[in-house]
Amino acid sequence: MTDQTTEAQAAKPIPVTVLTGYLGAGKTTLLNRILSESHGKKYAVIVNEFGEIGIDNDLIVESDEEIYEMNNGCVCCTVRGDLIRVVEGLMRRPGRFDGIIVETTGLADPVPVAQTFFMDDDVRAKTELDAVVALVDAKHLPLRLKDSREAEDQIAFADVVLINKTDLVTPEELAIVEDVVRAINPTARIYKTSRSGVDLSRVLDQGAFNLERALENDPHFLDHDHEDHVCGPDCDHDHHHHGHDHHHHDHDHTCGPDCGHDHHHDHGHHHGHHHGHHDSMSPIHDITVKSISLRGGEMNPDRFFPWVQKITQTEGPNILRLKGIIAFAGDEERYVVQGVHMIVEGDHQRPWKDGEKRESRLVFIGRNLDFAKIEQSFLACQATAKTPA
Ligand SMILES: Nc1nc2c(ncn2[C@@H]2O[C@H](COP(=O)(O)OP(=O)(O)OP(=O)(O)O)[C@@H](O)[C@H]2O)c(=O)[nH]1
Repeated sequence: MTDQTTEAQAAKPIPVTVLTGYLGAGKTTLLNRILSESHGKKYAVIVNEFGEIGIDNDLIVESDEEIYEMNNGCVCCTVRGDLIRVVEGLMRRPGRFDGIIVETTGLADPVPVAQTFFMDDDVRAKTELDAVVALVDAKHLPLRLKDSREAEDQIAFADVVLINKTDLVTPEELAIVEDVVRAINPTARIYKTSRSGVDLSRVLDQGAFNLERALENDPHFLDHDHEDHVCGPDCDHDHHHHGHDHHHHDHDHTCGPDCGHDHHHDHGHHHGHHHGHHDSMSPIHDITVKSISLRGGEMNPDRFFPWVQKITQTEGPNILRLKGIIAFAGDEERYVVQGVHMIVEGDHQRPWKDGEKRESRLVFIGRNLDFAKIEQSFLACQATAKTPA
């Protein structure tokens, strides 16, 4: 703060909105609204995603906004490394942004992301955590609360909760979901939405983040010993590698054997102390969630659609999320396919650009999936494949 060159910026810290919510809840849909609606403001967007081949970035609407992608499945590394660096880079260009929006991976605990804005002195001086906004998938919340603690934690930590996908549930189911959300977080502002359709004045510039409450939930919220979770110098986690030359990666291979970091979703290390009602179990949980990134050439739609239907019907319960950009042979437009469990949807997105490689990319995130089989049957949908699976 005393640094004279930064005084002007320090006077008006840049608000930061953190978007959280489980896989497929509607974060990108909300982000696209923020980037598309005319509010006269300019936002810098930071996206952290779990799948490695950069699908999320492709699903964000094209806009003038600057988008920073952080492709790694390991939020702690991101938080202590990339995020601070990206934010510091943004801060060096004052006046260009009215706000920063951070979209976290659906598996992330928002706590370490929020902490970042308090730990690094420089970042702390120039930014202000405005609100943590959690998206909830009304249809799948009951399931999520059974199988993943992240979903609950994301709600607990939020200042604003959007109960989204109201179109997929009955009014009775919705009322139950709302009660559950209220029980997990008695103070959050709650809105019910379809397609993340909320008046943006309810989401942005809220001045809602409450440090007191964060400390109540987690008395260690501001402790610098969280820094222990930084990946060590021996961590072979490649923070910038997009994995383009590999067909698939299991995400529990992110950090090397010498990495002091207990991954893989070690955002779990906060759970022991941030909600009293959690048992103090192993910091590692949800290790069963893995992702596969598939790449192929142009697809035959007569093979691809029945395949994706079949796989989501048979494997639906295990598929937390699927998303991809598909190149269909003879089709001038990119096709986006997205799914959560058994619900799949798809649409043309935009024409392929000149020189853009017409390839198909698909990410599955789930449990107990037979990745070899999925990959093989996916490749069999290619227009050039000899025998369909
Ligand atoms: N039926 C229905 N579908 C929705 C709604 N909101 C979003 N979707 C769809 O749900 C899927 C996931 O939405 P996204 O906005 O990509 O979700 P996300 O939280 O960004 O997903 P991840 O980045 O994978 O965690 C997409 O196919 C959306 O079109 C809604 O209110 N109703």
